[in-house]
Order: sequence, then structure tokens, then C-alpha cells
Amino acid sequence: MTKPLLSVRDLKVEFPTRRGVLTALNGVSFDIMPGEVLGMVGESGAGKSLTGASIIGLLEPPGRIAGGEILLKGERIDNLSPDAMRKVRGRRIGMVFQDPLTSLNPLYTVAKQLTETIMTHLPVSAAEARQRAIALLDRVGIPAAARRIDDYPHHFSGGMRQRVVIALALCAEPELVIADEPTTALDVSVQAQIIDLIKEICAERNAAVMLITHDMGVIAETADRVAVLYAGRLAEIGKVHDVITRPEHPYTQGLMGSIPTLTQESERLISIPGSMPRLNAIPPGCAFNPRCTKAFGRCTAERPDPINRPNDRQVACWLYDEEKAHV
Ligand SMILES: Nc1ncnc2c1ncn2[C@@H]1O[C@H](COP(=O)(O)OP(=O)(O)OP(=O)(O)O)[C@@H](O)[C@H]1O
Repeated sequence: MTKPLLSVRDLKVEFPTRRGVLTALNGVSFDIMPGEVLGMVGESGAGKSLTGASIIGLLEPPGRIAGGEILLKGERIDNLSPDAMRKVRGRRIGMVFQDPLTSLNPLYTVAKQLTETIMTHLPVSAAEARQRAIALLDRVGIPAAARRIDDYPHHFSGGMRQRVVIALALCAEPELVIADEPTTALDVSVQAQIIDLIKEICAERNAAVMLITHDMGVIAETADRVAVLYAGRLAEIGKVHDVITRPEHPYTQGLMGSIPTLTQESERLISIPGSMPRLNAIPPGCAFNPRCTKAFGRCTAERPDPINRPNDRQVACWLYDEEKAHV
């Protein structure tokens, strides 16, 4: 059996505040297999970005990992020194964020940023790094790459800049790319192209992708499996086709009523009445119970952990606890 590339085990992230500790991620567990695209979806504030930031070691203080483990090919990466983590980042895990300008330094040419990253992580000469950078820019669809490589980020349009960021994320041949809302800041007309490009180019290089988005339409067209987050917990995880055609968690069922497509104006999820609870007001039992039309006694008292379901799916909902559903 293939071993997971990345394993997140019981991840807990906290923010100490003056009024006490806020638990933003509370026991999140999932695997990403080599070469697969895992979509991560959920409402604003569900904890998608914090999950990504925890994996790449970029959780901003005072946020901290308060429990659990993150393993890359079986080795812990959540407890590495900042130096060791910097080597993992870029070399083994690449990143594409929402706004290309957060990944690119406006003061340096694209050539400098790409060649330096390549040479930091791979044993190649400056000339070879430049050749590789040009080939990669060409691959991500930058016209006249050999000339444009010497331009600065502001010389590129938003869509072209995100292509440069994708080249930067992939230039050291990582095993995993974390893409956090990679098209949100872009014109609708280029969003689908960028998503397709991330998917294609990672597939060519057998890099896995964790694609964070609030857009179920993007997930439907791109991911192999999908993880649905709600209030810092995993509600459901499974193969995209299964989860979309037969959602099991009542929250996922609500999400499916509002799938936009890549060609439509991107719209926020949620046709479910009510809103996700704030971190300091998560109700006892299942966090979704106040909005759930199927909630029963147990749901307000006990928090459900993910329950194994057929076809490699897990659902954190007491409806699927066969023995105890109606206790
Ligand atoms: N510095 C902070 N201090 C306190 N709480 C924080 C801080 N940063 C994030 N949080 C909380 O953590 C929760 C999860 O945030 P996260 O950014 O991961 O959500 P998200 O699912 O990515 O949402 P979005 O789609 O809006 O990016 C939020 O409810 C937020 O209030």
C-alpha cells in the first residue's frame, strides 16, 4: 500500500488571548497521498489557512501548535528548528498564496528570485539555474520567458504574476504544493487557467497539492479528495465524486446546494441558515448542531470524532454511529 506523503494527526492550534485561550483547530487529522490533489473547503474562519500555515511552519504568533503531529514521509516536521523548517519549505513543500505579491519580492527581478531559490535548494550552477528558470517560466505560460525573466514583478499582470509564483513554488521540485486561495485575487477570466495550470504542472512532476478554497466548484473540477472543515474540525473527508454526489455530513449537504462553477462569478458558499460560531462561542457537542436540521439529543452533548465510512470516507456526525445513534 502506498504510504502517505503528508500526515496531519490530531492537530490543535491555539491563540492565547487576554480572555483565555482560543482553540482554532481542534483535532484535525488527514493524509495527503503522493501526487494527489486534496481540496480543503469551508466557510471563512473554518481554519483552512491555519491548517496550511501549520504544515509549512508559518503560523503567525501568538498562534501556536498546541497538540498533534505533522509528518512528511513519516518524519515529524512540526517540531523542526526554524532553519530546518526553512529547508523543508521551498525544497519539499512549495507555496502559492492568494496574492502573488506576498510571495514575490518587488525589489528583485524574477530571474534573481527564481535562480536564488533553485540554487539554495539544488546543487546546480548559476547558468543552469537560469536555464531551468526560463524553462519553467515557459512551462507556466509566460510568453518570451527568456526576455521576461529579467523583469520585476510589477511588470507582470496579476495572472502572469501568479504564474511566476507557481514557477517559484515548483522550481526546487517539491513533493507537495500548498495553494491557499490561489485565484481569489485574480480576474475571473484567468482563475480557471491558473487552477488548471497548478493541477497540470504538479501532475507532471508528481507533486501533491493541497488546494485551499471556499469554492466547492473549484474543488469539484480539480481535486481527487476533499476535506470539509467546520469551526476548526473536520466534518467530512472523502473522494470528491462521493462527497459531491452523496454528501453525508448535514453541513456538506448544505454546501452542495450552492456549488458555483469556475465560469460563474465566484460566490461565497452557504445556503444554510445561521452562521459558523465564533471560536469563543463553540457550542457543546457537535459545533454544527444549532444549524443542523437532523440534530438529536446526543449532538448537543457529545462531540463526534470522524467515523469511518465505506469507500475511504470519514464523517464526524452521530447519524453514522450505528450502535449509539439513538442512545
Ligand atoms: N491572530 C489571530 N488571533 C486570534 N484568532 C485568530 C488569529 N488568526 C486566525 N484566528 C482565528 O482562527 C480561525 C481560523 O482562521 P483561518 O484563517 O484558518 O480561516 P479560513 O478557513 O482560512 O478562513 P478564510 O477563508 O477567511 O481565509 C478564525 O476563526 C480566526 O478568527
